[in-house]
Amino acid sequence: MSHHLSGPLKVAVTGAAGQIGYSLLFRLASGALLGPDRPVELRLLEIEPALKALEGVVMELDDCAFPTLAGVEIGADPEKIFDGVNLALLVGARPRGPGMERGDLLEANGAIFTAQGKALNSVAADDVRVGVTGNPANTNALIAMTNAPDIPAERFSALTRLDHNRAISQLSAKTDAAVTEIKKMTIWGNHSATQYPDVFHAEIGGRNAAEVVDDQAWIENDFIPTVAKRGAAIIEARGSSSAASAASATIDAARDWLLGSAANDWVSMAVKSDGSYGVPEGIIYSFPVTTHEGNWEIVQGLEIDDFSRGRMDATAAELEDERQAVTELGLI
Ligand SMILES: NC(=O)C1=CN([C@@H]2O[C@H](COP(=O)(O)OP(=O)(O)OC[C@H]3O[C@@H](n4cnc5c(N)ncnc54)[C@H](O)[C@@H]3O)[C@@H](O)[C@H]2O)C=CC1
Ligand SMILES: O=C([O-])CC(=O)C(=O)O
Repeated sequence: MSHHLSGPLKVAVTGAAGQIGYSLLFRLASGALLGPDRPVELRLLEIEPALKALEGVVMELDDCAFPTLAGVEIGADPEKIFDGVNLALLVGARPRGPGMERGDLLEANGAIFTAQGKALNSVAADDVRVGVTGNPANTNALIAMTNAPDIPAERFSALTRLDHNRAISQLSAKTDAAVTEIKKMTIWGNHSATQYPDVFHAEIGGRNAAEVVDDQAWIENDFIPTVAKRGAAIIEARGSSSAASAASATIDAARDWLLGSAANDWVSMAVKSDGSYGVPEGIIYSFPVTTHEGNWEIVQGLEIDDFSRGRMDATAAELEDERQAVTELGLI
């Protein structure tokens, strides 16, 4: 990530006229990704019928007079919008409504990620990083990755940072610890109800989080389901899915990926499994990772007890089923 240090970072956002976009674009433009000294150029992709609304959003971006915003381009052709991009945030996809699981979106949204994977493959910058937020995020990332054979597989990730942030917030509320005191949180697996938010390796003020909590029933019956089903709870309360928090997590994930995770901490990112922790190879699975200048490494050597093993395997099995489904749909 060095050769563009001088010029603006070209950041593509898909689904830019959507709910997440309405929060994400203003954060990106205001320097939340790279700080006040690095300009960004926004490349905004939408479907044709949404371009007029997107023009309105761009008028508002103009009206903010952001010092860090070096330019904005909009359009409906991914080959034009992705041309030379260093970072692609793939947000555009249909959201779920009440009563749906994210996997129900596979067929509707899968096709988007074949076309966008192919377009990135042909026109993105050599150093491109691709973050997938649109659901079902892990398997959409698998589709985009598979359709972009010339881009190294480790340049693709799916967003589980929102789950990670939710887990920190829940743990903070339970223990009265500041969110800044909570480190080494892990989300394992799929961005779905089977995800496994793991407090057994987390720390609060340097102490083991599970020991600080000292309440296995709370961990099993409150913490894990609250984090795993938080998206559904937001849909129930708000009438539409989380948007500002999803945008915020998308920024957190991209920022840490490009600039590096903090010392003595790690982040959760869904990346291509290399078989670490017995996770089947090739699926896009959320692991604890450290990041450095646009690269990530899975944290190794964590001890996995039977409780964690069962949950890690269940979410892996769901991702294998999703991979099977998109294989049958001819998407990968
Ligand atoms: N991974 C995560 O943590 C989270 C993921 N999500 C997901 O993010 C996605 C977007 O959510 P919202 O912004 O709330 O939805 P939204 O419906 O408000 O916006 C989606 C936008 O994508 C656009 N779009 C559709 N097909 C496209 C294509 N082929 N190319 C470019 N743009 C396209 C639509 O025109 C629409 O403007 C959904 O799939 C949602 O489930 C939402 C919250 C958290
Ligand atoms: O729940 C949804 O459908 C939206 C989402 O991914 C989340 O809020 O985690």
